[in-house]
Amino acid sequence: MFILVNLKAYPCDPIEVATAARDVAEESGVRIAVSPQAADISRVADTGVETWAQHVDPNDYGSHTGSTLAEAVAEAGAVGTLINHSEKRMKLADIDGSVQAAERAGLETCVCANNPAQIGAVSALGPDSVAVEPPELIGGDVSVATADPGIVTDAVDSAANVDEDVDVYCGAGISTGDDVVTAEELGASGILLASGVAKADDPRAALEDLVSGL
Ligand SMILES: O=C[C@H](O)COP(=O)(O)O
Repeated sequence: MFILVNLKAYPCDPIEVATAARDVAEESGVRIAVSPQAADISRVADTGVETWAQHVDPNDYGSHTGSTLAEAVAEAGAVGTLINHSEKRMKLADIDGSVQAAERAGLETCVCANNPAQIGAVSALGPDSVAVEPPELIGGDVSVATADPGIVTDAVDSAANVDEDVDVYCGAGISTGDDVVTAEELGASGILLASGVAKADDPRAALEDLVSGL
């Protein structure tokens, strides 16, 4: 299982989370990555943790003020990027452009989607992975894997029907090791989570719990 920790714009200490994630990954052997604010990518990557961007724009180099250039986040130390989060929604054509921009820059890609139908659509764009996240469960304390297990299994089927090489992750409300194990049993090969770590009093303990059943 891959555990991808999205720090969103939470007021946590990205270096505290990054060092904890690096250590827990080394101790457990579980792949864990941290996705900080773009401005924090460089110093998070310097900790040695696998670092992802939260977003890249579809554009190439050029006159694109305010854009997040895929090459720039890769140069800063990111090795992957989220695309089309529920909190950063994009048009399908722009998702396609961002996947291509990320691939051009050598970034691994995870395209988020709200439901299995959207998972099928974005899987056709050729990302490395997709993540299904029901928006109404994001930031809550009920895991998608227990609240709506069918959405995870349907997302796995939907992606496989389009491209069997696309990994399927799930997210929303995941905060415990039991949630991770349940998601794995439903066919997910990774977890996308945020508040369970970014808002935890002890991020290291939260991460240790997340990998405890793997
Ligand atoms: O990117 C992460 C997801 O939106 C899940 O967030 P959450 O773990 O706070 O529910």
